[in-house]
Amino acid sequence: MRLNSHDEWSPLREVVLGSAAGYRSHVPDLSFDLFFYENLTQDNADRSHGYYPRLTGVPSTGEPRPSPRLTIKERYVDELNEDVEGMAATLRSLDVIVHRPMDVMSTTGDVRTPAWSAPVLPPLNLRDNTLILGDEIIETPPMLRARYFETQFLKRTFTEYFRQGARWTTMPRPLMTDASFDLAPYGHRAIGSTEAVSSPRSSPYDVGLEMMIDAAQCLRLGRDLVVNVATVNHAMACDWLERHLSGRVRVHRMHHVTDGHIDSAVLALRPGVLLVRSPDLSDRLPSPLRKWKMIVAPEPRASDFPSYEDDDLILTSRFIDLNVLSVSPDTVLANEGCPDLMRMLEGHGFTVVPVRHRHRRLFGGGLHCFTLDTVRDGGCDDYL
Ligand SMILES: NC(=[NH2+])NCCC[C@H](N)C(=O)O
Repeated sequence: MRLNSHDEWSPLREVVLGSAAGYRSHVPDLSFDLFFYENLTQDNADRSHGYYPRLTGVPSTGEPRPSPRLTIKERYVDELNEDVEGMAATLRSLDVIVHRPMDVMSTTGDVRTPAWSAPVLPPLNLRDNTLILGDEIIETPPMLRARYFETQFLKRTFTEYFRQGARWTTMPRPLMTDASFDLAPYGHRAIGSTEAVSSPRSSPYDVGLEMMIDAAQCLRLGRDLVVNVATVNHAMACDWLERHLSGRVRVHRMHHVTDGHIDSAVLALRPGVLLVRSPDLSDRLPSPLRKWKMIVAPEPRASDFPSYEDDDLILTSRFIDLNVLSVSPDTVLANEGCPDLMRMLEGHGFTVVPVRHRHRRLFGGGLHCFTLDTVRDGGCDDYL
C-alpha cells in the first residue's frame, strides 16, 4: 500500500518492526553520554517523574555509580530477539503487514565520517530516526553517532514506498563533532565514559551547534505535529520542520517535557485521549491538548521488570511501559510485564493486546520505539 501515516492511533495496516540482530554492546562517546544523561547520572529513585527539571540534582547516593558494562550479556540479546519476533507474530495476527530492516552483518565495520568513527548499532528503535508524516518519509538528524546511518538499513522498504509515490526527505546531516552539541542543559561529568561533558574536544570540523532531533520527540496529530524541545539542537531542527511543513502541518513546540523522547511520557491514544506519566505534564502541553482526557499511568513497580546485576546498564526510566503501540483507536499493544497499566487501559475501554518484551530497560525502548507505522487509515485531519 502507499505510504500514509498522519497520526498515532488510526487503524494500522503496515509497520516496519526493528531488529536487534547483531546487538553486542553500547557505544560510549559524548553523544551516548548526552543522550542517556538522565539514566547515567541520576539514581533511579530520583527519577519518579523522569522529566525536567531534575538534571540539576546529583545522584541521591551522592556517589557516582560504578562504571557499567558496555557489552550486553548474550542472554539478554537472545531474549530480546525472541521478543521482537513474538511482536512480529502478534502484529501479523492482527492483519498488520510487517516489514523488517536489513540486519547489521558481523562483518559491518565502523561508521566513519570526516570528524569521527563509531561502531554501528542495529536498527532496533526505528521510531527514533524517521518521521513519517502522511506520504513523506523524513529522515531526522541523529542524536547518537553510532546510529548515524541507521536508516540505511531501511533503504529497501523506503525505496518500495518511494516507487509507490511516497515523498522522501533527509534533514541536514550533522557533523556531530563535540562542539555540535548544546551542553548547556548538562552540568556534570557523565558517568561511565571517557567523555567529559564539561570539556568537549575541538575539531577542524567544528561548525558550532547543529540541528539534531529524534522523531520520537514528536506527537503526530493529523494536521498538527507536537515537538518536544529540550536543547538548542532540538530547537534548530524544529525551525527546519516548521519551514519544511509550512502550509501543510502546524508545528507546536513543547519545552522540556523530557530530555528528548516523549513516548514514555505522553502518547496520543486517540483523538481527545492522552496516556501520560503524570498530570503535571499538562502545563507543558500546547493549550489545545490540555483539554484532552489524560489517562495517568500507575506508578511502575520494581517487580514489573527483570532484576539485573549492578553492571547491567539501565537505559530507560521505569515509565518505559507507557510506550504502547496503538493498532486502532481502541486497541493497543502493551508490555505483558506491566499488568497495572494494562488493567487501567482496559478500565478505560481499550482492548489491550499483551506482548512480551522483557529487556526494554536495557535497550532503550519499548513497543512504540521498535516500530515505524507507515500505513494507517487516518488522514491529515484537524484534531486540535
Ligand atoms: N523511541 C524511544 N526510544 N523512546 C524511549 C524513551 C525512553 C525514555 N528516555 C525513558 O527513559 O523512559
